[in-house]
Amino acid sequence: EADRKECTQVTHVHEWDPGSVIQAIDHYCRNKEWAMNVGDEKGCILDSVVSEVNPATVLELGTYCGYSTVRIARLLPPHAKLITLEFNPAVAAIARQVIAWAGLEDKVQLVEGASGDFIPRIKEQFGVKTFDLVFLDHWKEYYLPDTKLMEECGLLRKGSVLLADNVVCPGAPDYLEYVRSSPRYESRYFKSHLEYTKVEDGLEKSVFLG
Ligand SMILES: O=C(NCCNC(=O)c1cc(-c2ccc(F)cc2)cc(O)c1O)c1cc(O)ncn1
Ligand SMILES: [Mg+2]
Repeated sequence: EADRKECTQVTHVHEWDPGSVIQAIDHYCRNKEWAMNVGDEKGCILDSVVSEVNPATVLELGTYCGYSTVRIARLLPPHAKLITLEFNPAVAAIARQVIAWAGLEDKVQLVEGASGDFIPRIKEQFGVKTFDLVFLDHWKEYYLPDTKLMEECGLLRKGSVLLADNVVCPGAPDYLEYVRSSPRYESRYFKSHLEYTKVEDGLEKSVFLG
């Protein structure tokens, strides 16, 4: 089962070294300027779930600066693919640099666009049948509609894992209600804290039962 592992601390950034890219972003966001990366504490839970699922196909909704993209991609097996979707072009441009600096471009496909437009096109455009893991970290009010859309588009299979950030802060109450009450999901809450703060937040891990 996924549980928190302590992450090691490194301070400087080397090209091609995803670990040092992660540590540099965490150091900056903890000490200089807060930013909405999943962060080191929730990041360790994310790492555990990625390692447990060992996915061949991953979808990330909400790339932001690419912090979680790097966290996930660094743990993927050789031929695994991560498709990450970002709405905001300026932020996507930063993420491309972060992903390149970590040397993970071959595992990552960054797409710019709105999730509602993009999700129905994934099968034909990217030749993906289903996703083994979906990381939801985009607009919180999109979690539920996009989950229903992924179901309708046949992008989830028995055993697909949804991992949602920020289910407490900022919160995704309608999504939580859905995955926790639906007979089609087995859901579990990993209590943690809002990135770089003492405020409660957590990740919800939901297994699609088909
Ligand atoms: O991805 C899109 N926005 C960022 C989503 N992420 C968040 O909003 C987010 C916010 C917070 C957060 C928490 C406390 C607080 F005081 C302020 C912000 C933390 C997080 O960890 C997030 O992930 C987006 C844009 C758009 O126009 N259309 C589709 N998607
Ligand atoms: Mg988040």
